[in-house]
Amino acid sequence: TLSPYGVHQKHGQISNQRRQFSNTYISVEMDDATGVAVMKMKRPPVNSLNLELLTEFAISLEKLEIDRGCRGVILTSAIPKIFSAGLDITEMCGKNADHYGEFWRALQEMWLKLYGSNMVTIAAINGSSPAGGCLLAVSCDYRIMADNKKYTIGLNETQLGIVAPFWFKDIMTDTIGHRATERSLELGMLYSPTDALKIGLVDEVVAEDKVLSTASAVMAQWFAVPDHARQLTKSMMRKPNLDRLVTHREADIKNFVSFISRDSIQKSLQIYMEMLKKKGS
Ligand SMILES: CCCCC/C=C/C(=O)SCCNC(=O)CCNC(=O)[C@H](O)C(C)(C)COP(=O)(O)OP(=O)(O)OC[C@H]1O[C@@H](n2cnc3c(N)ncnc32)[C@H](O)[C@@H]1OP(=O)(O)O
Repeated sequence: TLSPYGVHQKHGQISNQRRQFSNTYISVEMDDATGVAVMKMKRPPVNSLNLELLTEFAISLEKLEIDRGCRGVILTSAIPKIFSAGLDITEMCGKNADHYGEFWRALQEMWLKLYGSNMVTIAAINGSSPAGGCLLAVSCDYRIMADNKKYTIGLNETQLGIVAPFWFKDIMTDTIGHRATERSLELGMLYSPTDALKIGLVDEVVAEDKVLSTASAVMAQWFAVPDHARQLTKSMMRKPNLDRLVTHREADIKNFVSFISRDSIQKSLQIYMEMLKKKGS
């Protein structure tokens, strides 16, 4: 079917209790018996967040938000060893201002829906999660990361010669505190799961094969609290950050477009992409 946003969706019924819908880059399995949806990113090789994925992400969340049977979402990756490589750098390189603006608006939209969700959101971080990947995780209510020292998480933007916007910084500060955020963002730090746990960037580190089952167990604990009380509390905690982006949304887009269009920034991103490609070859 074609959603109102023009994104193709396939719907399916796995059993009486499980429903599935799938787009190109997002698949969702909704369990009506538990009220939990598992939402998986599936954009090989590294789940980098391009315009289409961000749009599908926002639409999928919106669908779940209005689904009365859905109380919680587990966000994870269908790709082994990678949660998300963050924003697709090719969306920020060699394109025109209109494209940059559209891309940034889609990122904002996805974030407003995820961070502002009434549902319980749990990130099951089953692989590396730099930059925009970390943003996804930090926007959830709870984070569980796979215990593998090869995986890293953090806001490493400065390492690419770019700067995380105020709303990335705000939620990082709310999660790990001002001093740790200052150091972490200025240095563009990426943390192993153990170190991320030490600074409170993730809430739990568990064996790789236990990430999803732990997320389900944690979900059950959060479901034990009456929804209306939890939702009002979440809204009270998060409203200032949401309002700040809504108020400054157009200025934030303008700022991004003007920053990313600079020759020096384009050069930095190209060098970074070349470095990534060389490392892979
Ligand atoms: C004012 C602007 C602020 C904007 C805020 C920005 C937020 C962001 O999210 S910027 C993106 C930051 N992301 C990163 O720095 C991550 C870069 N990627 C990696 O570190 C690694 O790829 C990895 C740890 C995520 C996975 O490593 P590995 O499994 O070894 O895979 P490869 O490095 O070989 O990558 C495979 C393939 O994917 C391409 N690629 C990786 N990340 C990105 C990306 N973010 N965007 C676009 N493409 C990406 C990589 O170049 C390889 O391509 P090929 O060589 O063509 O196969």
